[in-house]
Amino acid sequence: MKIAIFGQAFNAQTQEAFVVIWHYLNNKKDVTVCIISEFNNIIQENKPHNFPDSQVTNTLDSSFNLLISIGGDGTILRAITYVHDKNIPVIGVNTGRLGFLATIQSQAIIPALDAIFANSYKISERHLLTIQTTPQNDAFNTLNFALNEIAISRKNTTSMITVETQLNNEYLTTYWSDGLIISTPTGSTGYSLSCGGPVITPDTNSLIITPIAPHNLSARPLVIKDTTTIQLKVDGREDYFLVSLDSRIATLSNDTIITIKKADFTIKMIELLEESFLDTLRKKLLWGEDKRN
Ligand SMILES: NC(=O)c1ccc[n+]([C@@H]2O[C@H](COP(=O)([O-])OP(=O)(O)OC[C@H]3O[C@@H](n4cnc5c(N)ncnc54)[C@H](O)[C@@H]3O)[C@@H](O)[C@H]2O)c1
Ligand SMILES: Nc1ncnc2c1ncn2[C@@H]1O[C@H](COP(=O)(O)OP(=O)(O)OP(=O)(O)O)[C@@H](O)[C@H]1O
Repeated sequence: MKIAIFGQAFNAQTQEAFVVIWHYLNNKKDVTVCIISEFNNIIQENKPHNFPDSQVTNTLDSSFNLLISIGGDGTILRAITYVHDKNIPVIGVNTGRLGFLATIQSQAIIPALDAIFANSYKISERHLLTIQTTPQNDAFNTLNFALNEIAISRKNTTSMITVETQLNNEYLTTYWSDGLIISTPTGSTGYSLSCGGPVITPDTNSLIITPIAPHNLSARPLVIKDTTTIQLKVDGREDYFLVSLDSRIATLSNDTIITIKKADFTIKMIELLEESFLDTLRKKLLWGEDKRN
């Protein structure tokens, strides 16, 4: 079994989690552990003396059986840029704040690894979005996918932008707002939620179009089929606007036509048998919490 480990920091919690994982995996027979070099560089800068050196890799290929992300949700979003379309199952150990996607708590690492080695887990398949622009933009040559959302937002101005929106070549509306979020089911509990979007379960074949602070009482989040092709054209006082794919941003000019579609690959998130999305909703977002319950 070949396992990759990724992280973005080597603070006390991450180090503690890393050491537990490292010892566990190194005591297993027939397990090769590789640290993604971006993480290894951070470890090397911060590691205490006598810390073992490890096998390092720049990229992942489909020979890997598992990627362990140590951090929070931001770290998972970065970790999946290494996985791309290679179908490597991903699990997140939460040493960050919320950990909605990174569901394994530090104190539960060993039982979680025991469950994985006993093949006692489910795979939650997550759909992603991809973007195309006319004219083409180099920013999207690589890493052209988002697990949470693709968001359009104003840049260098307090002035609103307009986002003309077509669904499968049919005009929907022109939003007057700070921007527009196209969210996957996974992203429905992220930025879209903060802008009034609904939560949808990860196995739903839908996307959500959520305006960011629309200056209009009739602009509401819209749930559409995930096979829809979405076309956007931005206008505003500035000549440029921002587009984000999860945590990555690029600047585009107003003459750009944006096409957003479901990507043709998925990310496989490992879910332990005693976990579920609904459970995470209650635990992490305090779903429906009411003193009377
Ligand atoms: N106002 C907002 O709510 C807002 C604004 C910008 C970005 N975001 C989210 O942050 C993500 C980027 O993460 P980051 O760590 O680089 O930024 P960050 O450090 O600002 O963290 C954003 C927060 O969103 C949470 N989050 C991320 N994805 C989530 C998901 N699928 N479900 C539930 N919570 C989730 C994270 O746990 C974190 O607490 C974006 O994809 C977007 O969804 C949210
Ligand atoms: N580039 C970075 N440099 C230094 N520390 C970082 C960097 N990115 C993340 N971290 C730290 O790593 C930890 C995990 O970060 P991450 O963004 O994954 O999660 P988070 O935002 O803390 O939690 P969550 O996203 O679950 O709310 C945090 O302690 C964060 O401060």
